[in-house]
Amino acid sequence: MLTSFYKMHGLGNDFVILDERTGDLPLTPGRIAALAHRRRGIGCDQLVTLRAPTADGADVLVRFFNPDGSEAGACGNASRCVADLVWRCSGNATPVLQTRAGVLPTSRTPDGLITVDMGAPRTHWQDVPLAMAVDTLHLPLPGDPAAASMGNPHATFFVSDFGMVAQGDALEHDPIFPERANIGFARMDGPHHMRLKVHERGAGVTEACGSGACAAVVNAVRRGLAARTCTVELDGGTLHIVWSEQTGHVLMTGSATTAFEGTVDLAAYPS
Ligand SMILES: N[C@@H](CCC[C@H](N)C(=O)O)C(=O)O
Repeated sequence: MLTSFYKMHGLGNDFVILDERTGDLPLTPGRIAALAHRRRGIGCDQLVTLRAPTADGADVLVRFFNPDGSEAGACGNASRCVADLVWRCSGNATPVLQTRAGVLPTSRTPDGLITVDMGAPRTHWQDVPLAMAVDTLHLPLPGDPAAASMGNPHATFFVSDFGMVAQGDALEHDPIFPERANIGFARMDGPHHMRLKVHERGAGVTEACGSGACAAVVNAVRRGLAARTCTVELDGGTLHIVWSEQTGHVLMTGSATTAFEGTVDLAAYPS
């Protein structure tokens, strides 16, 4: 049986989006990993599913899966893509996304960019989570990273160059992160401008990570390195991040692009 999918990306962070609103699909961690494979599958940084929402006020329930088959609580770039897709399919320019990280309002800017209210960051060690009670502003690791959760775990290293990126995989698996972590490497080029590279949990280095950009700005503000309004330049493009003093929420604005639509025979992939 053929299943339709959308292939989208946010700044080169790419997604296969499957719609389960008319019926469950036979997705397993193994089949997700096979579909995400760059040579043997469609290939993507995350596979995203859409379902009917269960939360009041939400328009769609969204789940995010890494190419290793693990599920993530948040994905900023895919959230913008889903908001764009809902708008194109239904005309709703302000869809509300239900995710494991919370119910996230979205909106469109006049120039076609999409803003997602990514909610409030969590900075208590148990919420990241970390394996022990430590100050999340200064983890006891070489390089002195800070940690925060945007619904998924992030650590940010403040660096002057990107030589440390090669350590991303080892850092993702450091025992201080019981659920592993996304690892960001941020170079501050002034209080309103950050250059960021991210090694994503379960995916490796990607061209961009939306939740990673939010967490990096939050950590930079907490360190006194950034203003609450900060442009983040990633390998794949630019995100605008605002950590609102009024609401405590992080607003992320950037593009969402459809690469193509297709059909796939899920049964042809190992389950
Ligand atoms: N690409 C994402 C983050 C995807 C999930 C992450 N790898 C995790 O496991 O938490 C983004 O744009 O935020």
